[in-house]
Amino acid sequence: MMIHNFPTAFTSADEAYHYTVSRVLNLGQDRGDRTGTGTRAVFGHNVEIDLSGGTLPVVSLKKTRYQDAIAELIWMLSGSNSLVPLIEQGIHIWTDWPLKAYNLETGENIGRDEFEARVLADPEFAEKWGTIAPCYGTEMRSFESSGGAVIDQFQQLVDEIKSNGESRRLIWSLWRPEFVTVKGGTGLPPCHFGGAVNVTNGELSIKLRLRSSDVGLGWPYNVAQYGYLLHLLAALTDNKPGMLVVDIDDCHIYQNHIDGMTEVLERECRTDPKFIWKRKPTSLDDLSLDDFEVVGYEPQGFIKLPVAV
Ligand SMILES: Nc1nc(=O)c2c([nH]1)NC[C@@H]1CN(c3ccc(C(=O)N[C@@H](CCC(=O)O)C(=O)O)cc3)CN21
Ligand SMILES: O=c1ccn([C@H]2C[C@H](O)[C@@H](COP(=O)(O)O)O2)c(=O)[nH]1
Repeated sequence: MMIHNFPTAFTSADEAYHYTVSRVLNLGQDRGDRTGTGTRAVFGHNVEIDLSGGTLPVVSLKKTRYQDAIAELIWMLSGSNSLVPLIEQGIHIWTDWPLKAYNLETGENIGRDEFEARVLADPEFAEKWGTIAPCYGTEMRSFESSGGAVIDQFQQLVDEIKSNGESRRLIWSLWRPEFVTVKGGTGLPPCHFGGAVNVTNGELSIKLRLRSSDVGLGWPYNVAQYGYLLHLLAALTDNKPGMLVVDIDDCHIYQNHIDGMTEVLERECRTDPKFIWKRKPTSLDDLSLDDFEVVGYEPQGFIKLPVAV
């Protein structure tokens, strides 16, 4: 694969992240947002990261728990919307939104630990409150179409890549027009809401669409997990990894992340670690963190950032 000389094509997640942070800090405009925190944002931001050398795009400029990010995507790809499998793995990144909805609707004011304990202890409680439905899981694996048919869009995507690799219709989409006004249980419609796959000369590339990207927290997770998806789709369809293209609408740094992001810019860009299958998955229903190794990740210091809920 030739790296064409566009300024937005990079060989590592760090270079793409450095460019993104620097562009938003320097060119962004300050504006308000749903959470009341305030952001500095650009509208329309693109990066391409080359994974053809067998790398996983993990930001080292701030230590990133890429295992959690990939576990989160595997959870979504399993078709689940339930917090239970995440909490059981010690991953707490989704709890705040169902908790907020619970406290708002019931008038209670319980904390995260108590909420998670109840979700784990009581299946009925978990089904009613411990869910991020209708987002991600069901839409990926059992999307109810307007005619009532239920479509497993990721299986369909894999089948279509195998049988019709030159297609220009290799699209997945989690978005529904009603999300503009009806926001579902957690009030958060999907941020990574779709994308496209392209296979050219045996190299598989993905273009990921993000309607909204929290550069401090969400961006490194989204890039690492869709880097994994690229390796996964390539493995399932007998192709080689190509480019991860990330196409963002509102790309923002929360005002209370600006110091942390300024520190990121002072650090050095490193090469991405290698992604190595220990056991190639044979189906979407057979995914695990134990299937692969990530070799050569050398993170720089962890930067603690508050999450805007
Ligand atoms: N404001 C906001 N930013 C997001 O990135 C985000 C949301 N909301 N809502 C839904 C999901 C949840 N995601 C999240 C939420 C929290 C972290 C986070 O706090 N990450 C810490 C580590 C926290 C931990 O390990 O428990 C980090 O420093 O990366 C990351 C992604 C991504 N999404
Ligand atoms: O995968 C994700 C999920 C969420 N985010 C961020 C982007 C925004 O900062 C918030 C969502 O708020 P909206 O008002 O719904 O845009 O979460 C992310 O970066 N990646």
